[in-house]
Amino acid sequence: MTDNLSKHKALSEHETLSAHYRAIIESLGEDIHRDGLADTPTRAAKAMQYLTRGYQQSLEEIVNGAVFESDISEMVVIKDIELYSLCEHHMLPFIGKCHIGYIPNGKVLGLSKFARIVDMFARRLQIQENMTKQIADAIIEATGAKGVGVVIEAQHMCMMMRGVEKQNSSMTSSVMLGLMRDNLSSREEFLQFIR
Ligand SMILES: Nc1nc2c(ncn2[C@@H]2O[C@H](COP(=O)(O)OP(=O)(O)OP(=O)(O)O)[C@@H](O)[C@H]2O)c(=O)[nH]1
Ligand SMILES: [Zn+2]
Repeated sequence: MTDNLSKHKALSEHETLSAHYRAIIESLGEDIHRDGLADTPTRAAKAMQYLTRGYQQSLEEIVNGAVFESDISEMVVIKDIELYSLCEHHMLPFIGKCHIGYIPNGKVLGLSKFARIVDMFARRLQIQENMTKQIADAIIEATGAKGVGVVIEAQHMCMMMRGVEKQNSSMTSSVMLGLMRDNLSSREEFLQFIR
């Protein structure tokens, strides 16, 4: 897509979203013209576009060639990558941390790219389990790693602010691929690292 076309698309998406937010606010019985709310539809649209910007990104673009040759075969672990996502059921935030371990196969990935991969999938409408798998698959795709493990711990606002209203529950999801799945000692090493 050309730059002009994508700018136009983003603009019309913004206008559509703003109009929908205006309708939502009116449906709540609020006065859309009062001072505090006058700019809220455009602000909310901009915020929602930011919170879902992962839809505009691709793995290739965010990795940007930052895959380096290396002959290390030991596990690399990146811990405590914070994430902010929106659950696809209620569009309310879930917030947590992602831990990634991988066993390189001749290539390592630039450190910041793990966080970018997490963000690319978190900034969409998600369920935690699918996001965990998508991150693991992306790391295999980008590096050809022999194994990868991804663990996400998160708290879901849809369980805290509403619904069952449980303030202290959190969910842990994990996906292990390749050697991380098949080799018990690798998996234990990873889990030991993130404990
Ligand atoms: N497995 C999983 N479930 C999620 C996630 N985010 C939200 N949910 C759940 O999705 C379910 C949707 O259930 P429904 O019964 O259709 O919706 P609801 O009436 O709003 O459900 P309650 O939250 O129980 O009030 C709820 O159990 C949520 O807790 C997630 O990332 N993973
Ligand atoms: Zn939810």
